[in-house]
Amino acid sequence: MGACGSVMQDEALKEQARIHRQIEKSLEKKKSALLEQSVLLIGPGESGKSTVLKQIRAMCGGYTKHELEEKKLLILRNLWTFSDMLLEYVIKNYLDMNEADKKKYKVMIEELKFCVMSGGHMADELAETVKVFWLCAPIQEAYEKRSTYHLTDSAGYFFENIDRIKMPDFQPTNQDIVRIRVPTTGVVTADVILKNIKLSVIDCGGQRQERRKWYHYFDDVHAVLFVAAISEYDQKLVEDETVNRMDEALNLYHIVFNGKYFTKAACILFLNKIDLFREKVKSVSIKKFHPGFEGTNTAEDGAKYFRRKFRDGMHPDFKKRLYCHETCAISDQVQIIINTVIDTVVQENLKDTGMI
Ligand SMILES: Nc1nc2c(ncn2[C@@H]2O[C@H](COP(=O)(O)OP(=O)(O)OP(=O)(O)O)[C@@H](O)[C@H]2O)c(=O)[nH]1
Ligand SMILES: [Mg+2]
Repeated sequence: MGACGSVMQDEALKEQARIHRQIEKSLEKKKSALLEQSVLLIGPGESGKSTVLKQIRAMCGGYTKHELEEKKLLILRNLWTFSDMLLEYVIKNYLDMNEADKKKYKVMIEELKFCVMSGGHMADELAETVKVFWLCAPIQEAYEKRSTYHLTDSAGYFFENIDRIKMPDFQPTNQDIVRIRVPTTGVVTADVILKNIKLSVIDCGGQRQERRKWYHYFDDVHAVLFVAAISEYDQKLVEDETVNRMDEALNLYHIVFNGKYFTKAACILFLNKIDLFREKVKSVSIKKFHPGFEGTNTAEDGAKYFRRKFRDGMHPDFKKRLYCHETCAISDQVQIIINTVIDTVVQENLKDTGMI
């Protein structure tokens, strides 16, 4: 081959290398674009959506000092509102509490409110009164009945941790934070980096009046995580005392997933509060609230039944695409499941783009 031929070959090789570099570059670009993933959290009120988001935050390094101060105040606020609800139940239902105690505890509730309003901490004396209040028989009886007036299950946790919470240098742990109950109004978006992925988590309020806002996010999310509380099979909705919470979760789920939405997004179902479910089946009949249930009243049979209820009537293609997990969102163990879910979401979306 002459000099001219070899120059041409050099040129061709250079051109080939240039094209290769360009392809590599565009693939890199595509990959990094794919690593931006959005996850929509939906489901009925109080099912545990914000708790899942808190666990994702914990996996990404936790909270700033300022945020921790806010959490401290929310814990005090929870103690104030839970005390108020408990005492109100005692009074309304004529449980056995003498007038002097009622008066004393009303003052205690005012003092808790003042603590919240002034951003302060609980004095020792106040903390002692709260402890006595919590342990007295009528309050314990009211706590037993908590699901009838929508007192959250986490209430007991904060009363039991008063000695720690009252300390001036109290720093909320992740376990404290996941127990806080604040109903979400509107939509809260958190942008985090997890497993090298830019994750945008969209946490929606779950009560009926909040759901109108969900639809704005239906078109362009990579994944949708539906959270249903499996333990609430015997409870009524806060917003409609005639509707069973599990029936509401099932209806909502079928409406959301059997329609025209989420044809491409990864779909995940969390049957959450499995810890409370395991406890509840020991004393509360599933059949009484869900007459179609024919198994034995165990967590195993119950979970199998509700899993099937979520799948029944769904399109076969959807059933194949659905990932279902039984979860306890207040346990750090759920972080392992969240990791798996994120891997699934990324894989599903890479599949869709033909990259794997
Ligand atoms: N025991 C137990 N409690 C849980 C679990 N998941 C959430 N909780 C508690 O349930 C309460 C409600 O949880 P949230 O995460 O606020 O519920 P949500 O779905 O965001 O509710 P909305 O914002 O009203 O739609 C909180 O007090 C949590 O601590 C769980 O798996 N087990
Ligand atoms: Mg919420």
